[in-house]
Amino acid sequence: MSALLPVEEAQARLLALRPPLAGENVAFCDALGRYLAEDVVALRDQPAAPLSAMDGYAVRCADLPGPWTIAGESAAGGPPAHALAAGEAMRIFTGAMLPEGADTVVIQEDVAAEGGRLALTTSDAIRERQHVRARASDFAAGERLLAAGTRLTPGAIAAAVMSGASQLRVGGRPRVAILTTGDELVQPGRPLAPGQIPDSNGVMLAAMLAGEPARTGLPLHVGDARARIAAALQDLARHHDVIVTVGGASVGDHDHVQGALGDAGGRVDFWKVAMKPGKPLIAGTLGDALLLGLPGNPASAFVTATLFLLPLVRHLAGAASPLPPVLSAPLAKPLGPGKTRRDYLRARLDRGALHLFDGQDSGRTFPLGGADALAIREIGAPARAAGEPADYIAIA
Ligand SMILES: Nc1nc2c(c(=O)[nH]1)N[C@H]1C(S)=C(S)[C@@H](COP(=O)(O)OP(=O)(O)OC[C@H]3O[C@@H](n4cnc5c(N)ncnc54)[C@H](O)[C@@H]3O)O[C@H]1N2
Ligand code: MOO
Repeated sequence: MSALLPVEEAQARLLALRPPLAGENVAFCDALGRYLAEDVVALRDQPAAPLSAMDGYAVRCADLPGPWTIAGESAAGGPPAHALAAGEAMRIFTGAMLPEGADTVVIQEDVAAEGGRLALTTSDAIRERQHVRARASDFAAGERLLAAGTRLTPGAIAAAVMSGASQLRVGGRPRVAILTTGDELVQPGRPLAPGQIPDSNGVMLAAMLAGEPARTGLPLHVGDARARIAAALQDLARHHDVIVTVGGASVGDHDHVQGALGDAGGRVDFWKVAMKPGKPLIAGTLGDALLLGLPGNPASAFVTATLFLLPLVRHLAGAASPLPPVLSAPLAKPLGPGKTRRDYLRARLDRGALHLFDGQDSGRTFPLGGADALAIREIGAPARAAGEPADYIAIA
């Protein structure tokens, strides 16, 4: 039996097989979930001039406590018509530019305006520069707002728009083919004959990839015939960056993915990882395409897709940190000692504590339906009591 690779080593080897795809320019509205291919550096100061943060009156602090003569108004959208002279207050609105000479905004709730005169009605202290957003107080031209490799969230897109950029340079979207294998599989929703099961993994993988910057085709299926699998791999390799197969990764007489990869002219880079579930994971190359062969058991396919497929897609799409972050939470119940493979245990977080599902058989799909975390138990880890912390990966 070939040696089992530690998870981190296998992840590093997989990502090292290909560099990220070439970048492209996209409009802001198409940038969600993409990874920046270059830093976003501010092209402008924000705000570009001192602005009011409230609706009220712009005054000179030196003129406090008033009263003032009301002199015009400043609304958002353009500069005020004139500067503020001593003893004057200018009506001003949120987001509007302060007139030259003004340094403080008094909110309208704290003043009374009558016949062109303005008087203070509050006894609260008015601070110099209150309710004023200073020039470049958000960011200054030349400042790096977002680093290359950052995932573009709605907030990151907002920051990029405000930077003054007109579009974004992002990493490419890998083309991913999903190929399920197995004579027992039937399209979801179709009637089942004895010995058949619905193909749940294909749809599950498509759903996992739906939130990623990838171009994923509909799941394809071939039976357990080695020649058919080899032909399908050869065909898919011509126009995909990643082929992910499910099933047929192990040692049985009907497990043909490795053999078919060789027949198709490809090469296995590694097979078998020290993890449970997911041991018989295959990684290899076929022409310009990468092949990731996931084990067929539903939990094994899910866990290996979380730890290998999604990071691979993110890496190709330009992610600086493609691996899922490891978090920590207390265990709700005691956990026995670790064994010879690292466990990824389907779990649910409830009020901050990790509840592990009782049935951890990798053939079960039921726990996948309720899991929002994969609790990690290291090889040889000592038994732990309830309340002790455990590492986990968030999966929902
Ligand atoms: N003698 C040994 N047998 C097995 C070993 C081993 O080391 N020695 N490893 C076991 C481990 S660990 C795993 S994991 C499985 C992986 O097997 P395969 O990748 O070859 O997967 P299959 O045999 O094709 O299927 C396993 C299981 O999953 C069901 N399946 C497959 N595809 C789908 C799908 N698309 N949707 C839903 N369910 C699917 C399939 O019907 C089987 O029940 O091997 C162990 N055996
Ligand atoms: O490694 Mo397998 O995925 O446990 O059942």
